[in-house]
Amino acid sequence: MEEKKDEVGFAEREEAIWARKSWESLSALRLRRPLIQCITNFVSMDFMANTLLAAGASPAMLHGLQEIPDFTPYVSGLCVNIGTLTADWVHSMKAAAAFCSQLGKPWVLDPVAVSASEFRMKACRELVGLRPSVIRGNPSEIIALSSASLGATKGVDSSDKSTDAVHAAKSLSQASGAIVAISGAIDIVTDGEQVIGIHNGVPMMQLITATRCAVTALIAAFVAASPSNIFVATAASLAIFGLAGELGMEKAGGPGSLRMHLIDSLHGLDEATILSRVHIHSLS
Ligand SMILES: Nc1ncnc2c1ncn2[C@@H]1O[C@H](COP(=O)(O)OP(=O)(O)O)[C@@H](O)[C@H]1O
Ligand SMILES: Cc1ncsc1CCOP(=O)(O)O
Ligand SMILES: [Mg+2]
Repeated sequence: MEEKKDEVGFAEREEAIWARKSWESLSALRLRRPLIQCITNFVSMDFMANTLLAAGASPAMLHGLQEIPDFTPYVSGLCVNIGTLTADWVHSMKAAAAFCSQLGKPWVLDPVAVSASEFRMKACRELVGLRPSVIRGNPSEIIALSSASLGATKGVDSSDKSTDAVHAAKSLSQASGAIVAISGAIDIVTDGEQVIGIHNGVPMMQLITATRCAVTALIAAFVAASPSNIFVATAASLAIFGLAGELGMEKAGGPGSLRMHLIDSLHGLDEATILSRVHIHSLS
């Protein structure tokens, strides 16, 4: 009985500490307004830029290879997303990622539909070699990238649950040195040892294209604002985006209006709401 009470007390304290860290991470982002370069797919550009602006960051969707040597040294973080990949974009992605790695700037990789083709898998494996700070994918993407195997694909959607990709995420993290995040009903973050679960978000978010892309850019912004704690910044950004989805859902009539209300809620998030509604727990 006493033991059960202790466990409940521990879980509540842990949740309160994570909620506090999430608020501090968002406050750091709002204060620093990091410039985030996004080399991303055509579907996501508008929603991603609006998500970054609503959170308090400054987005720049620059992907021309010729501009990277001039521009990338000035950014605070980079988001690389392979959603609509073609050969010329791979050169830009690799050049920008290499700059960031050399200059010690954080960058985040989104391996969208990595198992759809050999071309995507090869590009992703090469990008992983350029040492991303964080890799954020859906469960199927993380499983495929971790094992470097194509298998069956549902394109940009997942056919696996996040909890089934924990082992793959831990090995990918250990092999790459990156923090690995898996999105899904429970978002999961691991540094290869520690595993945490984030219980924020609503199922309707799956019906808005580019929500996952947007959350990866948000991770880049949170990490750029708090580069000394990438694990915490990654967890905080997933929780806060999920919470903005929950608040947006209270006003939305479907996916179209959720998209709008999610952005409004992200912009308006305050300390009291974050402290009472962020739900993060250890899974290991
Ligand atoms: N069943 C669910 N319950 C609560 N939140 C969910 C659920 N499904 C998805 N979400 C939210 O939507 C986001 C995107 O999830 P999902 O579309 O499943 O991602 P993916 O396609 O990358 O697996 C998650 O990060 C989470 O916040
Ligand atoms: C539909 C689609 N096709 C290529 S990229 C893309 C967007 C996928 O975005 P998300 O994984 O964030 O839903
Ligand atoms: Mg999905």
